[in-house]
Amino acid sequence: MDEKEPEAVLLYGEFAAAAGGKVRFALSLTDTELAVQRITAASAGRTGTVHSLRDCVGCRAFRAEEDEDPGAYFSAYFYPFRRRWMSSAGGRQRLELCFRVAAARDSQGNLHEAERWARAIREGSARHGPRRRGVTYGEMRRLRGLMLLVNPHSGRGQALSLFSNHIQRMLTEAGLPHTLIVTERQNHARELVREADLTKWDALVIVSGDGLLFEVVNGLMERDDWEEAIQTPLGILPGGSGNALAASIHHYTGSPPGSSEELLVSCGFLLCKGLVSRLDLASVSLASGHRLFSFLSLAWGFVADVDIESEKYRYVGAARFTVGTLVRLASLRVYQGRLAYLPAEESPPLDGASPQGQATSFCSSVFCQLPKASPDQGAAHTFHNSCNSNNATKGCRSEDPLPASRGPSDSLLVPLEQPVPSHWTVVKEENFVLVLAMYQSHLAEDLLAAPGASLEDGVMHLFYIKAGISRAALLRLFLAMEKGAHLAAGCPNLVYVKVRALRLEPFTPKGVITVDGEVVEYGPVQAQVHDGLARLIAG
Ligand SMILES: Nc1ncnc2c1ncn2[C@@H]1O[C@H](COP(=O)(O)OP(=O)(O)OP(=O)(O)O)[C@@H](O)[C@H]1O
Repeated sequence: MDEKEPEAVLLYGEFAAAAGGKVRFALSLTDTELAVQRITAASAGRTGTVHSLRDCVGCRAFRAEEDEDPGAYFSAYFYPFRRRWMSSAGGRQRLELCFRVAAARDSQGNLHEAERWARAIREGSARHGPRRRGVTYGEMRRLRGLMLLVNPHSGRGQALSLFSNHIQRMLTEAGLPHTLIVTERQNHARELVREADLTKWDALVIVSGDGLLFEVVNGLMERDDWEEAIQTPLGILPGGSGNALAASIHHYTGSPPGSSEELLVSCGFLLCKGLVSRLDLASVSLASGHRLFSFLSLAWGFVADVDIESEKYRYVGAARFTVGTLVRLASLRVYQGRLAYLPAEESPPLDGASPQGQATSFCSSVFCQLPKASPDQGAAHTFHNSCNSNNATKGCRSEDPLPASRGPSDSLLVPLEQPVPSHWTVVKEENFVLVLAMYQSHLAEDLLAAPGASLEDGVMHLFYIKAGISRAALLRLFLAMEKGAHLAAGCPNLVYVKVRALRLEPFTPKGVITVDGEVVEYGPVQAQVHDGLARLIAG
């Protein structure tokens, strides 16, 4: 019978518990675990616990508070996943293990030993993160600190208190210095990251909903040095009402969905572990010639209308989409337009040329290092931004146009005035209930719209629902979406296809199109995916 080889013990020591004086513990540190056994008189009956270094965010050593006490301490901070009682759901819960080192007579000797343990635990926890098989990670550098951007009005207006109640202490435990910037108005974050000296920051982290990240991504893409700037690791701590990207990265870790607070702690944990993945972006071109960059979704019809109409229910938090869905179902309507796409399996660059970008490393910036080029990085093209004076959007200030966005060339697209290339698929139906392109798994915290999506799969997951679906069938689809089961529901009106590019031409003169949940100029729109263009801190 094969038995697992016991791991080599790197450090062994016997220490008193910091709280509780006389109780002593034997600690064994291996490459992956910290085993803690209580030492009792009958040593045969020792009881112990084992803590995985995967769950550890940090460890620090410190002196005793009283000058005359020669003892020193080390505290290790774990966030293991705990299931709720009688449920598969749950979340990460904090566990601090603190031990007193007092073997030496002098305080310096004890502090030295405490530091040796703290360093070894820290190094072990840095080696073991929530990595998924088949994903290439970089590591966030920890030299300069994080820029944390908070939208105080996002969600139920509690982003700041959510941060201070659930995240601030965790960042300190992980030894991550940070600067908190509270946004004062829409596009404040966009302006800040456009002008920021990015060499001063290890990552840009938003504490908000997806809307603030949309600002940050587009601010980075408006810079002259966009190619390097967009490789700045981005982090997301959910404080909004939709929190679709946060829910997606939590889902990718394989953890079951939990409450909003549990999602926040999960994302805080991922941030502390600092593993950086590539993130697909889509460039979205509008009829005015404006172009913007999107990390999540493009929606028209039912979903876009619900997103915008449910703004008025944001005081109920994530439930606003359920309320909005029920309200819109009552006045279900048909949206007329033309949809065309380039299926994922058929995507030669239009000009036949290879991408013009040089073979850059995964992160050519100062932030992190990883192999492999990003295939779509071409020459910088100048486009207009998505604001114009006739078209105030949720994401733009119409009175003060933003600079043009730059970015890679859209090698799969032809100008909107021209017909789509002949190898594209043009959808026969022209009456829809919704059109939705997703690049990540979740549309909202509890809507697993694209179960097959991942951070960097290089495709857009296109869904459309043809007109003719009953209210009851549509409601059933949305209920099934909670568990990602809508595709298996056998609904003949629902079509799902993986695409690299798409074009949508609404026929009706008025309507709503959203990109990452933000309203954009209404009219013909097209998009193409750019594989792994951005970097995201995720497990
Ligand atoms: N200080 C601010 N005052 C007003 N609006 C802001 C401010 N900071 C950011 N915004 C804008 O508020 C909008 C909503 O922000 P965000 O998406 O972060 O929160 P949310 O809508 O609650 O979350 P979600 O998108 O997950 O539903 C975005 O368009 C963002 O640009």
